[in-house]
Amino acid sequence: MISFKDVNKIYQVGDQEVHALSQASFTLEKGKLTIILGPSGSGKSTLLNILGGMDRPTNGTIDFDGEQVAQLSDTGLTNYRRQKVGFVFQFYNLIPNLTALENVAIAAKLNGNDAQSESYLEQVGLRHRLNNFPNQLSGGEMQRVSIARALAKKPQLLLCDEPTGALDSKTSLKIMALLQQAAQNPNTSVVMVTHNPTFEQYGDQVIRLKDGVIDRIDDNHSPVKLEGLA
Ligand SMILES: Nc1ncnc2c1ncn2[C@@H]1O[C@H](COP(=O)(O)OP(=O)(O)OP(=O)(O)O)[C@@H](O)[C@H]1O
Repeated sequence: MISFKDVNKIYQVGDQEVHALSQASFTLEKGKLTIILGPSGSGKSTLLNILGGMDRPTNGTIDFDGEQVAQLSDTGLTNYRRQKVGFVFQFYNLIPNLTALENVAIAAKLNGNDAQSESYLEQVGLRHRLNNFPNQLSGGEMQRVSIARALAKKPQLLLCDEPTGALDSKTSLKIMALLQQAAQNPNTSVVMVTHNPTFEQYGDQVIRLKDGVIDRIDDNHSPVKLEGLA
């Protein structure tokens, strides 16, 4: 379980303070999908960067299964990022001169389980694309590779930053289905950041951000399940 308590992020721009995140408190549970929803500039990236250990809060506490993430040294934070967090980005960030399989194997190697790279691609429906390079894949397929790459780290936290932002609506739903599938793993919390409110129905929890403040947190007891669509 990951708990944020009264987390603030203040950027100093010249003599101005920008309160990118104010008093953020919430919990992410394993085996659940959380949608973080908010318009441009509401603090989504700031929150994601802190969750992923790419940035530190100005103050507040972050408890990750008992580990105090905000107190970690630089090395501690690097290890946290490497060992616990998988990332999925809007524009996939695949290495262009490596095949789908090699892109996944590189990440899997970090955790010493590169023997399973093929099975991660199989999980995302790309058994037939192992030896294709990114430029031979569609946008949806590239996003599948990037999800396989993130899952290959066996992350306890899977962070997805606008993962459907560059995809058409039909492909987006398939990616959404894969994220729901990933959240069935009882060891993984899945977080999807989006500005698109149509996705809120698919999450177990919805956190709404507005001007750096959590406006509302809703538990969705019967999210729409996209099973079979992935
Ligand atoms: N490094 C920084 N220095 C100064 N201000 C920043 C910095 N990063 C973000 N901000 C400011 O913090 C606020 C929140 O930004 P953030 O990027 O987290 O929003 P967002 O919801 O992710 O927006 P978008 O959807 O456009 O990416 C904005 O006012 C932004 O200008």
